[in-house]
Amino acid sequence: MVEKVYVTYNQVHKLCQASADHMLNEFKPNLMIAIGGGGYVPARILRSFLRKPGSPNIPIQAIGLSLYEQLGTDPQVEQPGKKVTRTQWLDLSSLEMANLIGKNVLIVDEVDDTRTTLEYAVKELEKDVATAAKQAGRGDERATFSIFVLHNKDKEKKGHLPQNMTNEGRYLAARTVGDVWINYPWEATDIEEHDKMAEKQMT
Ligand SMILES: O=P(O)(O)OC[C@H]1O[C@H](OP(=O)(O)OP(=O)(O)O)[C@H](O)[C@@H]1O
Ligand SMILES: Nc1nc2[nH]cnc2c(=O)[nH]1
Repeated sequence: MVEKVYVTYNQVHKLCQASADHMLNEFKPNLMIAIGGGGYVPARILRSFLRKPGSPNIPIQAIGLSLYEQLGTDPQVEQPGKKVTRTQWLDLSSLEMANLIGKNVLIVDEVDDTRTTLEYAVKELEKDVATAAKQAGRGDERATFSIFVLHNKDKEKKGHLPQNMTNEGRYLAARTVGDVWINYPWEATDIEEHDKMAEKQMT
């Protein structure tokens, strides 16, 4: 059976806090795109740490991508499905996509497992921003994407990120872990029990 790791809200908060300076200094994000559902809470926590005094909050846009489903017998541990499903996307026609042109865009998700979801998000967003730039008569202008995840699993990846993104260090994982299954607090139906399990793992 796969090892399960329980992560608490406090730990998530602190992982975001500890990573924020690096992102402010290196990624200089103008806006965030949270990959839902797991990216929503980290993105919201990050927004407070990325806020510069006297400046407005960085906007958070949301996209919904789903790959995993509960296929096995353990209700907590999901298996990757065959393909990424879009449950929510930015609107090309309503200028949501055009809003990314020329910006530093920070993509936020909670976990990088097989990397399928992140590869899909980056590829599709880059494609759509290029289309939006063409439509807006802004030629070769693009967005500069960077990535933040709470946890990266150190394993062979199915998905790949653009080479310039990795070469330029535009990828940050707060923690690198083995091939374990991580239980995040927002998935818990009994948060007291969840926190007890996390506590037990810390001792
Ligand atoms: O690196 P990968 O193997 O692609 O896995 C990572 C993705 O899997 C999870 O999403 P899931 O499909 O469970 O959707 P959800 O966030 O809506 O639960 C997680 O939120 C990541 O987006
Ligand atoms: N909650 C959760 N979702 C995932 N999606 C892919 N890997 C994971 C994981 O370890 N935990």
